Amino acid sequence: MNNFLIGCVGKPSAGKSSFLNAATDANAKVGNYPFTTIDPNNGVTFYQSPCPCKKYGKTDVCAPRYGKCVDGTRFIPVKMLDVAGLVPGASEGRGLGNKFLDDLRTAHVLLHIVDASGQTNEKGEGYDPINDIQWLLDEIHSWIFNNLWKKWGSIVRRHSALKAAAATTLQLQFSGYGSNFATVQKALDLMGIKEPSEMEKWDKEYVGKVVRGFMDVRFPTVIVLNKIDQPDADGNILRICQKYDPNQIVLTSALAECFLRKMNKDKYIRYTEGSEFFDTSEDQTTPDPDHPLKDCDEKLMNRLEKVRDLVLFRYGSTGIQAAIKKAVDMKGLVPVYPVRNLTHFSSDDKNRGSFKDCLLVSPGTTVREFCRLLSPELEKHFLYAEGPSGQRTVG
Ligand SMILES: Nc1nc2c(ncn2[C@@H]2O[C@H](COP(=O)(O)OP(=O)(O)OP(=O)(O)O)[C@@H](O)[C@H]2O)c(=O)[nH]1
Repeated sequence: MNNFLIGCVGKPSAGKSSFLNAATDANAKVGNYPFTTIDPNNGVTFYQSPCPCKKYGKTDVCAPRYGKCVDGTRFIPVKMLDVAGLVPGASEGRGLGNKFLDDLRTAHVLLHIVDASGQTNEKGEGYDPINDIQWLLDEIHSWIFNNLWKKWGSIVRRHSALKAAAATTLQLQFSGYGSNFATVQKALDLMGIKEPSEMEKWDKEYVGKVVRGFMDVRFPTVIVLNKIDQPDADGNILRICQKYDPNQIVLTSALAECFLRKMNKDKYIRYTEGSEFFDTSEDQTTPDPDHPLKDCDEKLMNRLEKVRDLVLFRYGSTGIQAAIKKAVDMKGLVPVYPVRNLTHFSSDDKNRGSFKDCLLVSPGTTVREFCRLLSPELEKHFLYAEGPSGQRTVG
């Protein structure tokens, strides 16, 4: 799923720009991505997954064409979109209204950045962040529902005349939101709506519920509770976790991640994105010749200690990588590594480097479909695929 896109939304000042800075690798080499075009409001982030090079003893010769492999952890490039303009009334065209909604429909999964500290709202006052989550849902719901309800009479007349299935009728209406027939069918199945659906009898409230069911499937959302380093965040996090599914929630400090990345780049620390630890020159028993560290002065050391105590020690990481991981996992995408042979695990005929390519694919993709994705020619030659626990599938 090379066009997989994570959309990042959030109220002004929630920390969306900081999150995007923390998640996207502005320093990566140009051309280090499989994507031909990157729009100005797109960035590239990396989904971390265990690389098979470790299992097959090929860590030394692992040579990703895109992204990187660090000690057997693969960093797989994924596109991220800044969905700007979330303000109250976006669904009625306020703020960047239409632009916001247009961008939204291209995303496959959303990261909703919430200021968990509740420090400031758009008027610069403290506020309760628990309301933000419902508010985003309401904005998206109003947009879809209002468009649907104003045409409901004619939609139902046509539906009855054609004796169509509910999924067919609704897909015609929902295709503009980037959905396909399978998405609509899945939403109806989850709601227990069977054929004949008796759409003629659906009232306004029920149509609203169907829209909500559709949203759950079409716009899976990770709730990113940001600013966890702030003392006011704790109580809000607890209440939000009690109200919403904790599996949907990730705790982050975008500021801490930006800081650690900068310190790593400036060679004051050794830090790998997503890690629970970093090393200063004092922590290193044997200096790393590839990443020689400068000494930190007292002020810098204090700032680093604060991040260690308030974020890494308490929460296990800054949470940025965990948020990306949850977004990819929510869609059930699986990394697949195509190779030409099982001795070198290379993907060119000269056996240069192992595990060069990696693609994230949708669940249910067959071996044959995957080969077709790579090249129509390959479809004739493939032998089998091996799953994460070693099970083999003959295509
Ligand atoms: N303490 C703390 N502050 C943060 C964090 N993330 C962002 N901030 C601060 O929150 C403020 C707003 O952050 P931005 O990243 O500009 O927020 P935004 O959502 O992009 O805001 P707009 O540009 O107005 O849309 C800035 O002062 C950031 O430094 C965090 O994790 N912890």
